[in-house]
Amino acid sequence: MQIEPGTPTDASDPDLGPVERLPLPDADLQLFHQLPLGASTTDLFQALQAETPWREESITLFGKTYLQPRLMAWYGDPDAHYRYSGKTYAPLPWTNLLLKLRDRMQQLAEAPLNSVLLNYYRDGRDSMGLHADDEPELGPAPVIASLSLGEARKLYFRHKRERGREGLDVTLTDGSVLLMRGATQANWKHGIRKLARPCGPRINLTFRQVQHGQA
Ligand SMILES: O=C(O)CCC(=O)C(=O)O
Ligand SMILES: [Fe+2]
Repeated sequence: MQIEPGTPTDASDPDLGPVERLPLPDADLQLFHQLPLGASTTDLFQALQAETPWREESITLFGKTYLQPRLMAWYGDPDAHYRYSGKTYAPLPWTNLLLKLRDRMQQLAEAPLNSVLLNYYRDGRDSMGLHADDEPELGPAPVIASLSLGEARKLYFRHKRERGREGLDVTLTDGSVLLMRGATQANWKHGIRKLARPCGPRINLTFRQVQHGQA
């Protein structure tokens, strides 16, 4: 199934803009197509692109180490350590801009969010492999608010165990927020494919709640 920008929406509230519940079974996905953020998406993109100390991280798969095909940064409360691919990352301290965005995402999710992973996809060659955000420190039903800025890219969902299940492709446009909750991470993996065609840069921010004393 494909969800394209401009799909008719369930409801529209001026504080939230058009919002849609996505038809993926055994998941809880809400897409805010153009969430009002109190600043233009162009300004937000440019500030984050310029101010973030972007890093190329490596990942070890079957004993071989590769560079991740994108740039990353991790921010959060001082105790929000995060384990990813066998490594523990200490968070950078919140910037004023990221704190403002965090507060907006908390309000939207009606849940605490003490950290954020930033991913910078420089062009269509950058991508994210299929994964679930199901690390123990995110708890049994992680709440993740994913804000996209810049070039639209497709996020694709595939079932974790049942190969025959129909998946979902959802286009994440500039200024959209995808709320993933409930059993989403328990049942589904997601990723961003490489593109063959030229494509501009994109920044994605996934706000999360890392449980204390777990990492
Ligand atoms: O770039 C995206 O939309 C996906 C990001 C993501 O899945 C993650 O940070 O875990
Ligand atoms: Fe993810």
